Amino acid sequence: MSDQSTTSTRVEQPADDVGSGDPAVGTHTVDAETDEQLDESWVEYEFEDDAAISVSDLDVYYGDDHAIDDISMEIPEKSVTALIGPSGCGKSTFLRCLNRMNDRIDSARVEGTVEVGDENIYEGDTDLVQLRKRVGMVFQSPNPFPKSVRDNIAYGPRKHGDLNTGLLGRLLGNDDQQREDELVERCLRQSALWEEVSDRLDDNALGLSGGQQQRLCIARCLAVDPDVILMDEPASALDPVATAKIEDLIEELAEEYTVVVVTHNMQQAARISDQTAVFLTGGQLVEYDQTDKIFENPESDRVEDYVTGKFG
Ligand SMILES: Nc1ncnc2c1ncn2[C@@H]1O[C@H](COP(=O)(O)OP(=O)(O)OP(=O)(O)O)[C@@H](O)[C@H]1O
Repeated sequence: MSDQSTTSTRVEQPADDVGSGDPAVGTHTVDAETDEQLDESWVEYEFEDDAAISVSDLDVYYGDDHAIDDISMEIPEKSVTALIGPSGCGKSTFLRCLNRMNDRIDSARVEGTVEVGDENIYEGDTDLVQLRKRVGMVFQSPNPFPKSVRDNIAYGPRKHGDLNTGLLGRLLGNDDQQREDELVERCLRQSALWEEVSDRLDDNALGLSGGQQQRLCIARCLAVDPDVILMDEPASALDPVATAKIEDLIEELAEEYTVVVVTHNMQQAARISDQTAVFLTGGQLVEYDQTDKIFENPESDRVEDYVTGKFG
């Protein structure tokens, strides 16, 4: 975990102010067992670190189904934020809102504000290609391209016109080959894969093990120089050894990048994250605080029941 400076302050405020989205304040957490109590009290979670992402009054609907219910939260930069909660509570939906991947789902409708840096990404003129460069994503199942290890990493920078190598480079005289070599090595080192694949750069990525493929997907994500990396259960398809490598990697990445990770594995959230957001049924954010607090002394009885395995 990175060294985070945060303060939690218990406050009582009128219901109308819940999740009002003051970006300086962070989000609410609640200890409520009923909607009435939920409206009456919450914990402000203030970050001294700058927010990489500020979410205000976010709702998501799939047709008539309300999947995310009025969530406001700040995600501090260069740290690991874990999203946990039972199946179907909206974790992946929320994650996909952070780089507008829900746009790809016809029935999805998103309301509210998501600021990445200073930009509200739900305003009309957002360039989605640039956004997904800044906010990369790693999925549950490793999904490398059926291309060489090298091409997996160079693909994004080539596509964005940052590298003239490969076919285009050959036509132009291969000017950027050395830069590409350096990029490939840097990204593979950053994703703790270099030692294992440095002599296999031209082999098809589909020949790597599942854990290696997932680290390659992380390397591919790093190649376009993101600020934020979203991970949706990145280790759930992997064995314990590969999982441990991914966990170590996530903690290292948080020294340079903002990482938001959905996980079903509460021990994993406790091990790797700086702050944890607990979603419960109905797409509500029930509590959001420093990870130690969530696992050792949560405000909400429902969260305590969940993290101690009494339900979910
Ligand atoms: N593409 C979709 N179309 C319609 N409804 C969807 C879609 N994706 C998710 N939902 C619904 O939205 C709700 C939240 O789903 P989501 O996958 O975000 O939850 P989750 O907490 O990530 O679940 P899990 O842990 O099982 O992956 C669920 O009721 C789900 O059925």
